[in-house]
Amino acid sequence: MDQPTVQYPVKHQSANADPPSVSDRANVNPQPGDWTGRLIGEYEIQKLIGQGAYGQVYFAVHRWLKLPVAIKVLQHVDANDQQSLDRFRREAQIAARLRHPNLVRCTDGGIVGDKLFLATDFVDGEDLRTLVRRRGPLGVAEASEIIRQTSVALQFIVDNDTIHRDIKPANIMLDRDGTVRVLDLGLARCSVSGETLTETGQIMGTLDYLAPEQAVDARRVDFRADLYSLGCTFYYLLTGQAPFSTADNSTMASKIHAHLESPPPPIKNFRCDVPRSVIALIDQMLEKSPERRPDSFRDVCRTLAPVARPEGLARLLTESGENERQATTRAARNVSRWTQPIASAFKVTAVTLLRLPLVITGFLERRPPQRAGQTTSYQFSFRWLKSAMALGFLGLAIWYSGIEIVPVENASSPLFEGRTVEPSPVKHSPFAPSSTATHPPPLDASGMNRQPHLQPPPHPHQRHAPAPPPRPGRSQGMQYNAFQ
Ligand SMILES: Nc1ncnc2c1ncn2[C@@H]1O[C@H](COP(=O)(O)OP(=O)(O)OP(=O)(O)O)[C@@H](O)[C@H]1O
Repeated sequence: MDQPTVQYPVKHQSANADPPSVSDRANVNPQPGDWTGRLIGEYEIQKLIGQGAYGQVYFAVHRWLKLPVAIKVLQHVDANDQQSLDRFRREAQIAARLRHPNLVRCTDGGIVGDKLFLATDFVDGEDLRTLVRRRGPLGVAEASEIIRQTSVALQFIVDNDTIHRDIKPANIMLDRDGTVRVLDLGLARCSVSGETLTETGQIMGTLDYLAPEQAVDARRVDFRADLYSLGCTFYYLLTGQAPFSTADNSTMASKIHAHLESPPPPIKNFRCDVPRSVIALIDQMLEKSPERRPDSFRDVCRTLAPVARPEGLARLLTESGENERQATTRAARNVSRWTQPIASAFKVTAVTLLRLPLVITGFLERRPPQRAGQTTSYQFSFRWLKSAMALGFLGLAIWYSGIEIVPVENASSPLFEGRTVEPSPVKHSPFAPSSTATHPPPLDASGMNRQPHLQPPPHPHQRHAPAPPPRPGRSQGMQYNAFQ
């Protein structure tokens, strides 16, 4: 492991695995020292997919096993410095030991030239920073589910006497299954006390999510610092910005001061569809004093259980906010194409019908005057006719507006200027075929576990239908069971 790895150009005749598909959109600019096309250990480096404070992240493929991995080359950790090396080893060992479906597993590590590298499972998906930048703020149900799943992972970390210390949107990924995966476990401690965090620009991203006590002394924090960072992340998912990322907090000092002293701008300033329980939870997670934050990540899960909905998560990756908006506008336009002529015909008919009684009434009024108080049968019946036609016109107008206005109104909700339209929640029918992939089983009251999938009552025509297969990858080993 300590021997420098021999590097030579890689031929790309093989192992062109499908990913990175979603990550392609990140469009990361290659930096000097780009490893693309070279070999690190047994890994063929194919594409730069991320650039963080610690270094560069590449999509790579193990050249014998053809397994896709993410390789992170730690630019700022010197492999010749024994202290850094020891710390790196310790932290990599922790990251490799902890296995959980909501954590990105570290599978390998070593030295390349004078740099250290780590290999982790490649997550075919998108990190939350990229997701929100692309789509805009998320729906409450989806954001809550993301935070709930992250809390399950963080509770697992706590139960294993570890702290993450760098929870932020860029370190949480959503994969194509709708599973949330936490990145960079162990790296935070590796670098928080190191010189990398003093570099301006790089620290800013992290500072947005840094707990006040962590800003004061990073070595004396416990899991409640992660709770605070997760609160900031939740805030970001719902509003599109970190709590203290306004222009007045543009310097490091002002940002740290804001974390220490200022209340975050209320979420109500951004949107008014967030339930009070969620706002109260975020406020509690963002408490300045660790003692006033929730007691555990379990508490976060419990509070979010009634709000969190996993159904729409995977869709967040495939339906970009922009496309969704365009699709909605297109849908509105398509509806218009068909309904426009019909609507115009309705309008003409309605106007004619409305005017007709007036014309007839006018005609009747020109007839010989009646004695005072006397109503002709003509006038009486035409008054009724007029009311009936007005009502009919009103009905037509409502029907017409129901067809045409609804999609357009969704496309440009005044609530979120420039944000995306949330797909309406999936409606469950008790007789719908049970598919765990699209309808994950409901959460138990703790919000930590999914209940065993409840079978819906058999449909009269499906009485002997076979049971659905178990969801793949969900029961791999004892230690996962408590967190599924
Ligand atoms: N295992 C992985 N699978 C897929 N993409 C990954 C993986 N690890 C990292 N990435 C991508 O690379 C990006 C950069 O990751 P990285 O954690 O190095 O940087 P960062 O989080 O932006 O900054 P920092 O290094 O300060 O934490 C991530 O946000 C993610 O998009």
